[in-house]
Amino acid sequence: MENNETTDCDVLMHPSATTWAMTKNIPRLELESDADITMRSPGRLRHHQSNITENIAVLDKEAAENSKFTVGIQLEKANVEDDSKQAHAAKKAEKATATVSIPGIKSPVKPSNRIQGLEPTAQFRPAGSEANKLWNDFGRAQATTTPEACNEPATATDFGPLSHPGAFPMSRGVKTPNPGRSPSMQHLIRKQSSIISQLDTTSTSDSIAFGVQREPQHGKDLHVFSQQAQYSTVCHRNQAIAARGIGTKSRTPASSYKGRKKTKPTIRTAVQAEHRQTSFGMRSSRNQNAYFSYDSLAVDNQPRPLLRGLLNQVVSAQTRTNPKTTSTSLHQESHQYEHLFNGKYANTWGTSTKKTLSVESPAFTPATLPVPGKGATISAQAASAAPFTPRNLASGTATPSSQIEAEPTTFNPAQAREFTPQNYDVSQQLSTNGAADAQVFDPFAMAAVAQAIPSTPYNPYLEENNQLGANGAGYYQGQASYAASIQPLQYHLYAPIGPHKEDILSYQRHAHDFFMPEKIREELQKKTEATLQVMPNSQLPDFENYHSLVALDTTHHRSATVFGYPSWVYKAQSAKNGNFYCLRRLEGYKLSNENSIRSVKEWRRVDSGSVVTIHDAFTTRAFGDSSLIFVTDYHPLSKTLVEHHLASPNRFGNRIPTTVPEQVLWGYIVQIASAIKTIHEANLAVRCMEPSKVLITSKNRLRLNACSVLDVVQHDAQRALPDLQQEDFFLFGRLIVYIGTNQLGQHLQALKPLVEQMARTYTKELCDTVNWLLSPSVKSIAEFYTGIASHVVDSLDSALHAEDSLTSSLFSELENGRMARLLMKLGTINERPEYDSDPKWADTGERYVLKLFRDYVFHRVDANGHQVVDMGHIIACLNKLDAGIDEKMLLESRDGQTAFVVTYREVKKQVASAFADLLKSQRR
Ligand SMILES: Nc1ncnc2c1ncn2[C@@H]1O[C@H](COP(=O)(O)OP(=O)(O)OP(=O)(O)O)[C@@H](O)[C@H]1O
Repeated sequence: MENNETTDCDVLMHPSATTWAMTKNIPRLELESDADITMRSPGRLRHHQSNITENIAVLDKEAAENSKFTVGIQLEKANVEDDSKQAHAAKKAEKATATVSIPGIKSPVKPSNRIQGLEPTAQFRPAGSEANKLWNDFGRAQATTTPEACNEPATATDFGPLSHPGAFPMSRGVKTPNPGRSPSMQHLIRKQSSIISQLDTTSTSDSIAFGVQREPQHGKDLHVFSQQAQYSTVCHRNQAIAARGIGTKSRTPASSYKGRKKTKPTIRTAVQAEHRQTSFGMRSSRNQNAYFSYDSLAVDNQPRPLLRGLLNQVVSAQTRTNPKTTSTSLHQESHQYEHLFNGKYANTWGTSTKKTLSVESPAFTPATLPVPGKGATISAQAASAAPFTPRNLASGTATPSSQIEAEPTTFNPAQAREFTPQNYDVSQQLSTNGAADAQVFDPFAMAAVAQAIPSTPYNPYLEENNQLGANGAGYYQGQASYAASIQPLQYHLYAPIGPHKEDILSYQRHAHDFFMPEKIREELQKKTEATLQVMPNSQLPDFENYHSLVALDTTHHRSATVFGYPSWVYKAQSAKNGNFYCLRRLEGYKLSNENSIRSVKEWRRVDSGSVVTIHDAFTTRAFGDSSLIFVTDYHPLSKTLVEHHLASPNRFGNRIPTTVPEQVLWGYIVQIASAIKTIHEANLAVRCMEPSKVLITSKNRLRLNACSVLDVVQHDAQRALPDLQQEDFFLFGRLIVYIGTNQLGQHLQALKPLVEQMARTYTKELCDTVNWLLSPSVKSIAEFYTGIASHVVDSLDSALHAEDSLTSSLFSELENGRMARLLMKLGTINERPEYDSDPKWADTGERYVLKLFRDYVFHRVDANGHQVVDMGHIIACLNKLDAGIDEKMLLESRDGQTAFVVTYREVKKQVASAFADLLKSQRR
């Protein structure tokens, strides 16, 4: 015993397989003979992975002679996607742990890298440990298989995809026994060890894998059949082994093996003796065929290849010591190890793996690195392999196995190994879809400012990633390398969120999926147009900071009924900030008290979605009189309630009373109540709630207008605020009556018949609400809200729906924004007549590719030379370009003389570079 500590290793690999291992990214660990080894296999862990390509044990005779043996396993972790699955798989693996002690094998000479994400699969034990004692007991144990092992259901996905193309599919309809679970399978495996040992000692091929040799003629597989058992094993060039049993009938005639190597009869003998009607291995879920790989040749929960490899090594080591041993005697000798599979462990593995673990045994840690002299059999690649460094250990000591086994069943995410994608550049760790994984992008994070500027993680959403990324490499010539994301943004970044009204197939898209709804577009465009509208020969003056006045009044009717002064409304633009405002002018108002106009200040603080915001009030003589001007928000194309509900004329100019739906009316009520609540809470009163002073700014969207006007013009009246607030309720009730009945009445008496009229159209609840508002009792807005609570909730719900659909529309515009940016860039580059006194700039170098790309996207022609106008193609191309995906396209010049095959990624790089050149020359 050389060491008393326990170490972990995942893989034991012979040097002769190093090259293979390196290509497969398999860590290596070499062992010397004469050491005790206790091995733990990941067991069923690999069954939970979908892409296990190899699982192989390699045995080399030469290595055995040099007192070394190797066993290799590759377990690809990359497909265990998320932590929970990893943890789940690791937990299963723990359960599947088996312990085997093999005498005569030394401690590892050079530990190497662990497979990331896997639990330790091997632990080294001192000679004479409890494991050895168990080992010796095996011979006396009987072969049994536990019910659990047999009954555990196996699904098709238990076995990964076909490990190699050379594996034979099992004929359809042949039932495949659950590999490693049935007693017959255990039996097979027991005997398989014999085959292996014999092959190992008789074959001289380098491609021996578990003693099965590559077929020389076909350079592919070696099919080994017994005449009776019809058993075949296959060793593919990648050394994965598949085997199948197809019952008593062989599909491959034995004659096809004429002239094969001498190893065949030996195998045949072994197989003939032991294996009948047995099949095992890997099952394909897709075509019902069964594929068998050697790695599944195991009892359930067993360290299959490792165990077999070690077992064979022991056998071959013994063969070495007695060169005269015949294959038959080897076969017999091998049986002494069969108790490994059918003895005590076989029993306990099926029931409780914990029992069999020799965790209490003292363990050793490999203390020495491989002696250079001993590395004669180690290839250069193996020798230069990175040393094994346990990832989770703070100290340099190896992980004691007991630590891992102590809590095998509890789920502890912290124990789950970090998944590191093997093929990625670790300097750019990205998770799916480009989101930063290990380092979350946070532009405000200043943690590392004290140190040297850290390399900025790639932010896929940043337009100019090179500029500050990579320590400002973008600023220095020669370092501005294009840092595209390893996992590019998905070109189909259209991820429209609901609400979706129609059920269409996933690949189907409406044109309006890519753009905002026509209705909204039209409305917004009209509003923009209205906002920008000017009157060419306007006589309206410019005053204060306002200019470009446009009258908004629809009639020339001078009405002083509401405010006591004729009022005019204009749209104007501010010279201060360029914004548009609405100016309400009270004609002929003479300011007698400065304080009156100050009350507007308080109105500025009123912030409600249902009140037109007031900004300022002042007097002016610009109109040739003394006018009072109120500056409020401008809501283009808004209408007053009178214009909307009470004055809608038919085509003959006659007004047709239209009944406002009750739901709409409730919506108005809730909005006005909300405005009143805000105003009353600001210690103000609405005072003016005429239908002509309530604006509808968009569909069913109300805003109280001209609220502050009466506070100014009737300032001298000095009415108490509570009175005014109580009056607001009456005005509110009256407003509802006007809208509900489509009539305007001026007096309280005139209201009564209107309310009765309402009762014929609307529900009692609405009429009661109106009556309550009109009643003389003292009210509060909170009380009112309590009464209409259910309608408030309804109103909120419809507001949320409206918001959802607007947000959804916004999404499509977001994507259009991406394309617009790209088009702008392409537009500045393509066909540019000159750049830096170089008239050919746009047609040379990388710009030429962009020119061809432009033709590819926009100027397509069909086979007959007719133009093809395909918006979908344009959108797809631009989005792919924006994402910089690896898809290739063929760009051809117009004369057909030049053709490029480029990826979108390259074109994106060229766009970025050409545009950067443009900006650079502009700065100069
Ligand atoms: N803040 C505003 N933003 C946009 N348009 C407004 C704004 N305020 C009023 N208007 C519009 O100006 C026009 C005139 O409004 P006003 O309040 O004078 O109504 P009116 O029907 O003329 O009432 P009155 O007969 O009492 O003058 C209306 O069409 C109204 O839609």
